Amino acid sequence: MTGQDVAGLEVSGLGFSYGARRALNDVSFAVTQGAFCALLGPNGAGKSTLFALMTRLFTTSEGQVTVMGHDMARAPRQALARIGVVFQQPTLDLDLSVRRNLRYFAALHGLAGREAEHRIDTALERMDMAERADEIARDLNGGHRRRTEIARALVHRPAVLLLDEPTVGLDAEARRAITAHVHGLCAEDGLTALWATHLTDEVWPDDRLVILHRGEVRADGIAREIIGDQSLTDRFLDLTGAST
Ligand SMILES: Nc1ncnc2c1ncn2[C@@H]1O[C@H](COP(=O)(O)OP(=O)(O)OP(=O)(O)O)[C@@H](O)[C@H]1O
Repeated sequence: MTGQDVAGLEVSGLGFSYGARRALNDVSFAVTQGAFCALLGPNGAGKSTLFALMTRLFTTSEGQVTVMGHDMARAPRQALARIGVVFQQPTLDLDLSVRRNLRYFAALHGLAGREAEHRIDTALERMDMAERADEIARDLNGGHRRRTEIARALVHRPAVLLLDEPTVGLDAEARRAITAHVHGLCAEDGLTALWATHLTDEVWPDDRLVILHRGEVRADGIAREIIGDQSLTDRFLDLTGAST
């Protein structure tokens, strides 16, 4: 495969156990470049474990993670350089301004000076956060803190953005705005996004959807096709026995 044929993100035959507890079993899916893929699963489905493997926090001998054609096990530097990650737990330094949070992250990626400032401005603009660049993170509301974290994850210009339940703790309007922003990054900038959630209302009908339950993929396709004439909540309930 070459160019656009290379998946943004590909997971194949992935397995992981915590001692005797099987957390992931033969998980495979591939996300086309520029697609927004929702990874929907109830608590305990294995989403966080999958994220840990995709970001190399954990490693496994079972299966493979590939980012833009780069194998996470064999070429971790190339693979990791192409992902941006927004973790479930907030990770901003609350005492620093928005800009300084991003500047610090840019420095970790070897970016400094005008190039770093240019990229920071671009990322903040992309998330509609430019006018808040000099505000202290502690003074931001939850939605703006999350947007700052997403902007920070874009500074090194990743091709793939991984978001682990990024709307936890946010009100409905902030959730809607952030979900829309990330859809925009995919549609307009060609970013590939994997958005883990247990909330069915964050999935749009045209999204790619992977449903994970008890460590296994239970459905994989375009959301509207998986849903059929049911609501996604009912379909999800059928597939997982979990309510949302
Ligand atoms: N450190 C650990 N030790 C033992 N078992 C674990 C550990 N972390 C997770 N598990 C188990 O592995 C399975 C998958 O957990 P994981 O946290 O990946 O799911 P999740 O979909 O992210 O859930 P949540 O939304 O609650 O974070 C669960 O059965 C969980 O109890």
